[in-house]
Amino acid sequence: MVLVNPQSGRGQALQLFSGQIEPMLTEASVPYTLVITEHQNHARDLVRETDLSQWDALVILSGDGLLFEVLNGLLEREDWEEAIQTPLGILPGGSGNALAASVHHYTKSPPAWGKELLLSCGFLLCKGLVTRLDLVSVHLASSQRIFSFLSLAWGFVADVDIESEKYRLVGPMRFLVGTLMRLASLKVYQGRLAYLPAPTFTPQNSSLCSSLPCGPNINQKGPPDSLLPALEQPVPDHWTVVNEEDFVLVLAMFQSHLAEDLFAAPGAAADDGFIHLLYVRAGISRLALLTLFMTMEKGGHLAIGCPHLVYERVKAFRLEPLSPEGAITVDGEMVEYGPVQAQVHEGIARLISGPRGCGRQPALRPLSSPGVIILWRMRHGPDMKVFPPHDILFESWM
Ligand SMILES: Nc1ncnc2c1ncn2[C@@H]1O[C@H](COP(=O)(O)OP(=O)(O)OP(=O)(O)O)[C@@H](O)[C@H]1O
Repeated sequence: MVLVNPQSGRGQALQLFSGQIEPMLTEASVPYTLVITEHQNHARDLVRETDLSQWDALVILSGDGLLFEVLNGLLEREDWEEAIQTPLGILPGGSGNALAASVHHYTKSPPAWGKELLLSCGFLLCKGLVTRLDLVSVHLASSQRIFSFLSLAWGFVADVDIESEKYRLVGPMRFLVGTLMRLASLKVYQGRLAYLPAPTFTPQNSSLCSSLPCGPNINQKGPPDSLLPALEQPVPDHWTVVNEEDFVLVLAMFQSHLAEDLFAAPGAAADDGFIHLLYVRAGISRLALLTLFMTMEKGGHLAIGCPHLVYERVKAFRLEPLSPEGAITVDGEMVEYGPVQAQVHEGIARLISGPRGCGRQPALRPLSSPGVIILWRMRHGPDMKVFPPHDILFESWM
């Protein structure tokens, strides 16, 4: 099932599908059913009710927001454990396209933007190799729990994301415009941040967590959160509590890219089982913050020795904003403002992706016949240089 949001990005998703993707699917003899989403939550309601046995994969041509809906719809089902195993595909049609950029990056191909990124993701879709995908369960103050595959942001990044919505017609450039505008009125955000560092987590001390009065969602659909206490209780003693309470931004990344040209977590992989937590302490100059974002385009921001930037790999975290007003975004969508906490669930979903991740070797599973790729190579031989890693691995797989 290919779900296309005609309003996404510059409003050209349907043209992208018929102009670029449809011919690829037809040529690769991949049968599909096209669903054009008509309103918010259309996709969420659809995947909650549909008979999933009739679909090999659910593919989203939109921004990351539509995939967020689909994931959460799957995890709201009675049969969520089986439903979340449905392979998910992403084709970039929004202005951010973070997951598409991440998937492309995991193949170790040179960076691609715009139409080239779409073609790369379309190509991966035709191959149909599936890898595991981490999901992060996010608890909001109202006891609601949502699932995220991409990011949670508070402060500068969340504000830029929300404020730059009005510039979506300029495509990915909207983040640059938004960043420059927000830099002009740079703010400090008060809050408390605590996290469970990844290296301290072992099977032995995980039992410490499960002895906590945790799992407020234990009877809900979706996996239980054994690392999290109830949001109104203090964090466990073995968590790290950040001393500072003045921040410019807090950004939790679950994939490598925050947008096509924001390579925010260079070490991340689709199924590494980590939350890549970045925060910037108050006191950073405008120039230093601008430099951070400029170097983020190539993932160099962690190497420039910025004293205000902290990066940790964690399993869980809690953020309690103290500023009375502000924005928190999850996968680029604004959520309820207030205390939030989250934990990662390693590899519980499945993603149509490239053959080689940056981290551990993913479990590969072909969905389509090898003949499809032979046809592709015969017809598109000269173009294949754009995708060498895919090609080499596929040959070894065959
Ligand atoms: N036909 C539609 N009309 C209006 N909204 C829709 C429609 N179909 C889906 N939506 C909603 O649009 C929202 C945004 O979609 P999505 O994030 O995928 O695209 P986008 O906002 O253009 O991407 P980006 O954030 O990268 O710019 C989703 O919450 C989705 O529910």
